[in-house]
Amino acid sequence: MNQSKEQRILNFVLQNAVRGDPCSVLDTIDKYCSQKEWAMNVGDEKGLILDKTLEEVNPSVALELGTYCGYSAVRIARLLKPGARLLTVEFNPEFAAIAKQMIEFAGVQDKVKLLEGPSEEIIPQLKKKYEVGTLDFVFLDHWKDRYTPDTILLQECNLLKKGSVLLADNIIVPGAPEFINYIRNNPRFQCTNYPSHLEYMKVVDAMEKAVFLG
Ligand SMILES: O=C(NCc1cccc(CNc2ccc3[nH]ncc3c2)c1)c1cc(-c2ccc(F)cc2)cc(O)c1O
Ligand SMILES: [Mg+2]
Repeated sequence: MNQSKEQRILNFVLQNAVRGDPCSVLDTIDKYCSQKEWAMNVGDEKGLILDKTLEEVNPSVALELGTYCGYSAVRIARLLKPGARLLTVEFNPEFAAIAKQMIEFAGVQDKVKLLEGPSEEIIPQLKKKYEVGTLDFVFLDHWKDRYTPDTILLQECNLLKKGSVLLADNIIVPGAPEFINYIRNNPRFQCTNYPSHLEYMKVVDAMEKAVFLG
C-alpha cells in the first residue's frame, strides 16, 4: 500500500532530525515541505508570528484546533513554560497517528495532549473531562468554516477569560471570511491582522489575533 504524504514527512523527520530536539524537527519538516512536497504546516514564516504571540501570552493552558502532522504542536510546546500544557485536537485518524509519533520524536509529549475527534465534540468536554478551567491561548488551524462556530462554542462553554488570545491561520488562503466578519465586528474581541505568506509559497496569506475582552 503506497505511503501517504504525511507518512513520507514523518519518515523524513525520523531519518534526518535529531530525536528530542524540537527545533531540528521543525527545520526538517520545513526543509522537506519547501523542497520536496508542499504540506499545510503553518511553516517557518507564519511560525514566527505564532512564536511571538506565544512569547507575549506565555500560556499555562493552550488549545490547538487542527493538529495535522504535529508541526505547530511541536512549535507551541517547545515555548511552553514548565508545567504548562497544550491540548491539540485532530479529527482525521491518519493525521493523529502521524502527529503522535512526531510529538514523541520531538520529545514534547509530556507537554502535549492529543485529542482525537471533532472540535465541536471535544470543546464541550474540556472542563469536566480534561480539567481545563479557562484557556490562555487558542490556535485555530482546522476547517476554516469551523473557526466561527468553534469561537462561539468556546464562549458558550465559558472557556475564555479576559485576556484569552485566539490566533487564526489562513485568513487569506484558503480564507476565513465569515470568521473575519464575526470577530472584527464583535465588541468582545480586540483584533490585529498579521500579513504574511502561505507556507512555503510566495502567495499572500495572513494570521488574525483576537484578544477576548471579557
Ligand atoms: O484547510 C486547511 N487546514 C484544515 C484541514 C484541512 C484538511 C483536513 C483537515 C483535517 N483536520 C481537522 C479537521 C476538522 C477538525 N475539527 N476539529 C479538529 C479538526 C481537524 C484540516 C489548510 C489549507 C491550506 C491550503 C490548502 C491548499 C491550498 F492551495 C492553499 C492552502 C493551508 C493551510 O495552512 C491550512 O490550514
Ligand atoms: Mg493552516
